[in-house]
Amino acid sequence: MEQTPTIRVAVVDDDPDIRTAARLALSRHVGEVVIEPRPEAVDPTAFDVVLLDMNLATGARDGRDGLDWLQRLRAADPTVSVVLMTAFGSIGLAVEAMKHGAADFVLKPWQNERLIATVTAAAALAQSRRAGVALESRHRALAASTTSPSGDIVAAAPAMLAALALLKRAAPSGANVLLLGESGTGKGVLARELHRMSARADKPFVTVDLGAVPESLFESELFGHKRGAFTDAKEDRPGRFVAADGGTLFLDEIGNLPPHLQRKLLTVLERQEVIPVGGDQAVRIDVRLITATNLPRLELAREAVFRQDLLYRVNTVEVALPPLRERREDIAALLEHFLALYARKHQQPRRRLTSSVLEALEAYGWPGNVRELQHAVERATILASDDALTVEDFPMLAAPRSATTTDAATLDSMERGAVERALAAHGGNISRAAAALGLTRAALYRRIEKHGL
Ligand SMILES: Nc1ncnc2c1ncn2[C@@H]1O[C@H](COP(=O)(O)OP(=O)(O)OP(=O)(O)O)[C@@H](O)[C@H]1O
Repeated sequence: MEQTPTIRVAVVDDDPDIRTAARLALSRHVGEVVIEPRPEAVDPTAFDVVLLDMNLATGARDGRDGLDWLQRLRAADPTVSVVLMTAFGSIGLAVEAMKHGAADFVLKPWQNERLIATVTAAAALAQSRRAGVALESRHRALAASTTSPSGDIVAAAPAMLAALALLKRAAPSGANVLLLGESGTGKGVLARELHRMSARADKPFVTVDLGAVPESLFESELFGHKRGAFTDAKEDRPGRFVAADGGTLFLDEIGNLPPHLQRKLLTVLERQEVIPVGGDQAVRIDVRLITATNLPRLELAREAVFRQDLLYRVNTVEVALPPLRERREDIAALLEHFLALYARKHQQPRRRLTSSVLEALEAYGWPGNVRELQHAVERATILASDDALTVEDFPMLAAPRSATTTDAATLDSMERGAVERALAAHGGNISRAAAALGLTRAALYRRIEKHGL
């Protein structure tokens, strides 16, 4: 066998013949073999493998001494591989040693080939553990370097600054956070920011868009499945809860979850364990949960729409992101941010906004919120013929510009009247009033809220 110079082994046995035999067997196959009669003389960080006698105390026969030293060595260096040797081997003792973290077990007298194979495999295990630890610490350093306040989140409006301040206070606590806001208001970016500011920042951040998970795959996606659980389950697959273990799980569009799946989710959150589809073993999980929905708050408060016991589980802290039209101070700041970003991305000159274009953009309603603004700026950066952008570079400004303030007020009051009449005609029944108006219930709730009805 070829020599592997990187492997370092300590042999600890009170019997000098055993020490010599082990050294003879191993020295041609590993880089370094050190023999020691006493375990206290061994520094586990200096070795990949410690080959340790189970019965070190004179006359000891029950292996307790070896188990005790196994634990002490592993406590001093959890990455070291300890292989136990015993002349009184029994399966029971072997199992116990493995439970206490032994990499493997050899019976005396050993066959040299077996001993060499066992020690080489144990060394590979130690080396891969050490590589893993090195990787994790690099990851930690990287995460630490990015935990300063994010430069990617723009906030100038008081409502947005207040939302960010609340998020910052909630971040270290590990409390479940519910983010509310229309589509495109920034719930996704804030969820990520919350994770970055939390004690779990160097652990996984896993997102699931519940609106995009077909009902039939919900359990397998979230809780995982065992091989053979259904036709396509070719192998075991951990679900998103397990993938996020130790970190943060962000469940987006939680308001879209049908009632029977809301119940399943609630059970998992209460028990803090998941049972993969086709499995019978529960897996314990430790995740910080962030949820988000674009359902209006009033809608969410209805048991028929959303289980209130689930709501109380997920909304320990509730953060509402106002629509962009209600935080106009953010518009100019966001425009600046995206003009710089897209000029860099598309290697275009940095476009400028004249004050009249800026005013028009600030007055616009932005139904698609920040996402719409972002796309509008990207498009303008790519297509504009001049550095100074004009109203024509923003097509959404062109269409409704004929609506004057008075027209808008008239439209608003017409809408309010229609909603009031429909509600009165249907005795306040939301579903029927919504159907009569040709709206979804969520859309009707938004209008009820908007008009303060
Ligand atoms: N305050 C902000 N600063 C910078 N970029 C933002 C901000 N808010 C949102 N964005 C950007 O706008 C886009 C939409 O944001 P995000 O996906 O977080 O919204 P959302 O509320 O989660 O939307 P949806 O409900 O549709 O999932 C993203 O590209 C995001 O980077």
